[in-house]
Amino acid sequence: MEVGFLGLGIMGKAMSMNLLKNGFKVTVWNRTLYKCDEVVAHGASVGETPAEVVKKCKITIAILSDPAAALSVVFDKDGVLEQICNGKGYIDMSTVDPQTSCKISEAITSKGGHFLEAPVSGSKQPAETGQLVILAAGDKALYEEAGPAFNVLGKKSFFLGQIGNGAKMKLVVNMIMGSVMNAFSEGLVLAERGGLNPHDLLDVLDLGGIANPMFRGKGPAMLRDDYSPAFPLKHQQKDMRLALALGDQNAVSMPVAAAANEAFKKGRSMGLGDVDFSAVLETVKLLKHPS
Ligand SMILES: NC(=O)C1=CN([C@@H]2O[C@H](COP(=O)(O)OP(=O)(O)OC[C@H]3O[C@@H](n4cnc5c(N)ncnc54)[C@H](OP(=O)(O)O)[C@@H]3O)[C@@H](O)[C@H]2O)C=CC1
Ligand SMILES: O=CCCC(=O)O
Repeated sequence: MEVGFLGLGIMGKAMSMNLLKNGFKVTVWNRTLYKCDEVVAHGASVGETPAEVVKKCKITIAILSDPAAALSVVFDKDGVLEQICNGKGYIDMSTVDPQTSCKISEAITSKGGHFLEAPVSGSKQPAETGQLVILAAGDKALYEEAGPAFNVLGKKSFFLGQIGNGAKMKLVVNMIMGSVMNAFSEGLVLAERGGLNPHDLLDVLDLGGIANPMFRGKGPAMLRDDYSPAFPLKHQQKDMRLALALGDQNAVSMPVAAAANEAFKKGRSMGLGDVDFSAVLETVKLLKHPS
């Protein structure tokens, strides 16, 4: 199957390489062209514009930073809409809000194209190893047609029904994750300032009822101040903001998520937007130890 791929950031690069490794023909496009070099060295072709990729491929996948980027790649000059037509499918795997997804869906289907939203749970390493969790909604036929690609990209795919449900599920999951990361950061600082060895805390947590892969995977790196980006903090803050908007629309009070969002905003103001979201730990460290 020939697949188009738009957006070669942390996720898009890993996912397109994975498709190539598994025998798919892939045509890629990225706004900053040089980022295509490595996937081209592994056998991908390059399209000069999103429209050119869509023209060439029956199915095109995108994974872009945020709602503005997802909309721009579809609606702007040389965008997806210029070439989408009957028989072609477009799958947006970016994390966006349901409204953005609906807008894209309406535009694609009004041209006769098929649309699926399919945001993913899992980060850089699961993207590299095909262990993502795919949260799809929209066109069921396209979901089935994309099955072979989803089987390479993910360990499990969910079809969640109408457009917007994939976006909502993803935002709920990331809202929980961002809130937990804040509590974890406060715990690490509290343990250390309280005179405990924070490595002991990691061991204790890992043996109890709240053990999880995030504490296990990121905890040791956080204790070394290593925030090499897997999931950039600016994207986690975007997801908290979009999840809070969803809470607003549904009259759900979320004081914990609102506080976590403030901490991620603080992280951005400290210049930590491009490093891993675990760097929210630095916003807790900022609060001075009482003398
Ligand atoms: N990293 C992670 O762990 C995960 C991320 N996600 C979600 O996946 C999406 C991508 O994340 P990630 O790969 O980490 O992000 P990156 O910041 O690494 O990559 C963002 C991509 O979007 C492109 N882009 C940004 N703005 C525009 C624009 N205006 N027009 C066209 N292209 C644009 C960038 O192009 P350029 O290279 O030119 O800047 C790049 O290809 C986000 O929605 C994120 O929330 C979901 C699950 C996990
Ligand atoms: O959206 C990013 C999710 C990151 C993760 O699931 O570890």
